[in-house]
Amino acid sequence: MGAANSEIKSGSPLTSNFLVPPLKIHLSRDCLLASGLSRLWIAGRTLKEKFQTTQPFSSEGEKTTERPLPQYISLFLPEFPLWQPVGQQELKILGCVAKGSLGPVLKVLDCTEQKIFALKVLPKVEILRRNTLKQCKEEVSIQRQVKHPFIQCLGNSWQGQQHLFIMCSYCSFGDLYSLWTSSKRIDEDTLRIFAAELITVLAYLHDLGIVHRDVKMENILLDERGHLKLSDFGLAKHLSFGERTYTICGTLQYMAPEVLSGGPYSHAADWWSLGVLLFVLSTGEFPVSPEKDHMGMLESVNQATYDVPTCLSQGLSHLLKELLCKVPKQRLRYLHQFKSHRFFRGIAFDPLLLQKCPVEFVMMMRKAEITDLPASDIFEDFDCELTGNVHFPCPA
Ligand SMILES: Nc1ncnc2c1ncn2[C@@H]1O[C@H](COP(=O)(O)OP(=O)(O)OP(=O)(O)O)[C@@H](O)[C@H]1O
Repeated sequence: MGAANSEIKSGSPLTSNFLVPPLKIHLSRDCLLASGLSRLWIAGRTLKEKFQTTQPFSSEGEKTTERPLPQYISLFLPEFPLWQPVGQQELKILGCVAKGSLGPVLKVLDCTEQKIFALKVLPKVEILRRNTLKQCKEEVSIQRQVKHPFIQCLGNSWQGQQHLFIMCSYCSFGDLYSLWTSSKRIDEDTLRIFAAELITVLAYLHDLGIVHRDVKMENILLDERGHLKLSDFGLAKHLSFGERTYTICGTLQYMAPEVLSGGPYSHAADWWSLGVLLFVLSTGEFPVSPEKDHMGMLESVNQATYDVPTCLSQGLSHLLKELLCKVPKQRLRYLHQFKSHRFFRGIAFDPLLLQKCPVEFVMMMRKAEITDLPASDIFEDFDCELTGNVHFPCPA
């Protein structure tokens, strides 16, 4: 779940894990009990925001007699149901995966299904403060629309009084960023599979009229077989073919020159970001150093020559140059262009066949167990008041 529509993101996520004693959230239709979370939240700081109740009004401004909903909740309906749609369910918090930009990503066990999930917990007050409500709804609407083997699909999502909860399958191998930090360079055979997987995903999204706008290592998760899952549709937008958009958003070092300059830009911007990502994975370095704002970044990008180290194969070197082409219309951007590209000779751009390719490199690198973040880092600024009916057990 991402940043504001106009927000520029930079920096890296915290990707280490930790283990805390299992904590439980009990979810039922009528109330949500957060016994374990509350212990942590009480130990930490509690947000002071109180609900304001408002009278719902008709389009003519007349008051209705319906029971008022707390303002926060009415703002988030109907995209987020008030309880988990599957009914009675118990989630056990196993750890914390990362500090997202808005709130933590938790690792939880669904005790009914005996399955592990990732749960994003987003404070509504932050969403409103950053003016990202519209973008949040767009994210959930897009994630409900997409279904692809290399996309991190949305599970259940629901809301409490102060938080949104978004659940999805847990990717035990973490993200590409953590793989990159531990290996720095990725061999060309592995890179070929990764690139083909991401190309099938981007082509799929663009065909659906969706531009992702935040393709970067941190937003690409690895499943237990070493294949990729594109995640974080926090900046994604519905954009039909031929349409243009203008919002300056994304993560500075991955942003195409036409995005940095304030548009107009279109789906080609995602292919530039893919070029940056493949450059980093294959050379170990970003093509251009980070700058403090988009103007500085634009200047650097305009001056950069994007020279590719001679140690890379010619096929890869051409691919990078053709993706990092500053003129969007001349940039590689159609699936058929990739299919006939020499770097991809022998590769089938079929998600099901790609999924069968072994990714030895990832399996080797990810053998070492990822460790979770310390609970205190995550819960310090967090409350557990999921609904008005939360039961707070006395801390031992
Ligand atoms: N399903 C998942 N399985 C495992 N790890 C996950 C999952 N979802 C997210 N993460 C981890 O949490 C990090 C942050 O998640 P995500 O990018 O979705 O949140 P965010 O709030 O949008 O963060 P940011 O804005 O910093 O990108 C990811 O980089 C990844 O390391």
